[in-house]
Amino acid sequence: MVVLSQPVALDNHISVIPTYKPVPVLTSHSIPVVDLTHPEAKTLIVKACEEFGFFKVVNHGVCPDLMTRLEQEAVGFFALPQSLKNQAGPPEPYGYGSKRIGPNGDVGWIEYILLNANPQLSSAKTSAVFSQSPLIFREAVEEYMKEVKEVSCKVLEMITEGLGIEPRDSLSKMVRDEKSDSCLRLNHYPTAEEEAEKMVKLGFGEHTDPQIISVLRSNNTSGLQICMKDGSWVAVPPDHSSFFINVGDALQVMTNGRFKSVKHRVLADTRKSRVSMIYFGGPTLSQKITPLPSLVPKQEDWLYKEFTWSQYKSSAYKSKLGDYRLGLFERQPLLTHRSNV
Ligand SMILES: C=C1C[C@]23C[C@@]1(O)CC[C@H]2[C@@]12CC[C@H](O)[C@@](C)(C(=O)O1)[C@H]2[C@@H]3C(=O)O
Ligand SMILES: O=C(O)CCC(=O)C(=O)O
Ligand SMILES: [Fe+2]
Repeated sequence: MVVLSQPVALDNHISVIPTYKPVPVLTSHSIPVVDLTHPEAKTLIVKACEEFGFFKVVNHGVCPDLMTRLEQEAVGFFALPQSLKNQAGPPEPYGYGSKRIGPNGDVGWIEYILLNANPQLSSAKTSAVFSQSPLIFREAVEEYMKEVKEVSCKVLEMITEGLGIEPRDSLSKMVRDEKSDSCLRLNHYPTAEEEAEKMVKLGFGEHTDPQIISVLRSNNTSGLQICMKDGSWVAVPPDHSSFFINVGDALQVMTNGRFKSVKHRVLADTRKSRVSMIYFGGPTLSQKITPLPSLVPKQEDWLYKEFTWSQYKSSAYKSKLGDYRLGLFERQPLLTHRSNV
């Protein structure tokens, strides 16, 4: 188990963090679990993406030591004095951030590191993240990203096979591209005192992930919740040896809405700090995002306008966390002509 040796105080530049009165959390739905080595895995993945936009994968082939090593390095970074951490921030969007999420006023009980998956795009800020243990931390990040990228591509190939789309690398090639705009986020949610009337602190407000696919791993601390189609929230039991996969906005578009980009959030735990690491598999900036032609051949059936990932990203960075970002890219349904009105 990896632990922070001392309690970490989040930098105090924002005095108020919204506390959050939880809605009743239903636990009756169980989160789908997919064994990646199971012969029916592709069918189960498609079903999970349609019903939840979210599932857990086991037998993923990633060495547990690699996950623990990166967690240890992240914990080491978050335990540094605030002044040293601040040298790696503020995030623009990469680097170290505390309490503020994104550029538009969202806050949460969280500190984090956001890294571009392409090491050639590293900046002075991202180098400052590694400054205390440059070789070990950087190597842990690179090895981890290589492995989780493979998991994301394996899952994307099972999705294309399950949907009967040719070629099977139609989606995975976007993430495998050396210019793919993927990133890694390391989140730390310190423990939060429960306030009056069972108010808990919001760690990461509700949102959908903009990319194609997200691969999430956390320590054994709870807090993550996903939103069901009926609007109810379900707590995801933590499991440090598995990955949780999210459908992102771009995959919702590419499947013409058949897969839903899952709304999720994190509430801070009152007893244990949570450390999560999420790989966001994205396409290249110039990639056109449209429903896959082999899935939806007739353009008049497309529910979304064509846009590039770069356009979507700029629009996402102008939005607040909880905004419905795809709204701007939806096509108006054609009005059917009614002659006898
Ligand atoms: C408020 C914001 C933070 C975010 C960019 C945005 O303007 C809206 C999307 C947010 C999100 C959610 C998923 C990932 O954590 C993230 C890195 C991303 O790609 O989109 C964050 C962005 C961020 O924290 O910079
Ligand atoms: O920390 C988590 O478990 C989820 C965080 C998240 O949704 C994100 O970083 O986009
Ligand atoms: Fe997310």
